Amino acid sequence: MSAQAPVKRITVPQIAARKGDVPIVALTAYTAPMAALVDAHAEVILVGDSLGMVVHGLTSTIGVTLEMMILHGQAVMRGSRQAMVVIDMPFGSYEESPEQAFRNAARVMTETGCGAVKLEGGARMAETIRFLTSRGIPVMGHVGLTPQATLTMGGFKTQGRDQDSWPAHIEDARAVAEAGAFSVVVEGVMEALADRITEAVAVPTIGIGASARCDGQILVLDDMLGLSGRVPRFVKKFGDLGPRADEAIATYAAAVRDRSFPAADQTYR
Ligand SMILES: Nc1nc(=O)c2c([nH]1)NC[C@@H]1CN(c3ccc(C(=O)N[C@@H](CCC(=O)O)C(=O)O)cc3)CN21
Ligand SMILES: CC(C)C(=O)C(=O)O
Ligand SMILES: [Mg+2]
Repeated sequence: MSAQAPVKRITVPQIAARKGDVPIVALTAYTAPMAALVDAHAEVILVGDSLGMVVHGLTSTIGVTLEMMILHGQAVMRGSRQAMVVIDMPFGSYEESPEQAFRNAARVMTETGCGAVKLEGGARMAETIRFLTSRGIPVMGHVGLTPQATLTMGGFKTQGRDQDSWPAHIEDARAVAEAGAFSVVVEGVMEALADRITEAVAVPTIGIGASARCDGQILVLDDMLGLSGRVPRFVKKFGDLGPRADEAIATYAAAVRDRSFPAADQTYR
């Protein structure tokens, strides 16, 4: 026996079984220390391709590479021990064919040891999701506002404002679930559409800008901590770390300039 008993991570069937149950708590993390903070409270940690915007300063998620996702995925795996780690497939790494998706998703799985991958798209991605899940790669779906389609959509636009679009959105979620996804992120949709989607699919829905009646919720960690600049309306700032960090950095700068830092405690004598 090891001194510390190994903690088993939350499994795909455990998440899938949470339909209509206690809501699934999910957050993003991109680094080991942030993953450790989230791991204490969440069932799912998503290494989102939002890291391109949040960490790397891109204006969309289009420029994110597989190498970036793997590097951050490895860090998040090292920093966590009980949560399921899900890694976003970046733009261009899975849309071409089921074979391309499998090859790249297998790299993500083998090089990080994560629990699942997530990819954007509804009915058009169903064949690929079936190809992956039937070959041992757990897939989380992502419908509604799909940020990798920002250029074709003309920006980050809330979906389902027009009720005529609802059947297509509901069909997208249903197709993803029926293709074998163990859960599906529902992003940036009208609340009533999110409720219809949650009722229509047999797997848990994880909402972001969706509805409190989804089977779980996710936010970008930096956003809810108050570390991001402008945030979408669906973000609630549960913390206000940005101003506190600014204050700490300003205090450090002043202490350097007036030579009060380093003091006796921080010098070797
Ligand atoms: N920091 C961060 N947080 C996120 O939630 C996030 C990212 N980055 N990057 C990837 C995508 C992009 N996302 C976004 C970005 C902007 C809006 C936004 O500005 N939405 C408008 C909606 C306008 C409308 O109603 O059509 C808003 O005002 O909230 C939404 C989602 C969500 N994801
Ligand atoms: C916002 C979540 C769902 C995401 O896909 C990301 O962080 O990239
Ligand atoms: Mg994403």
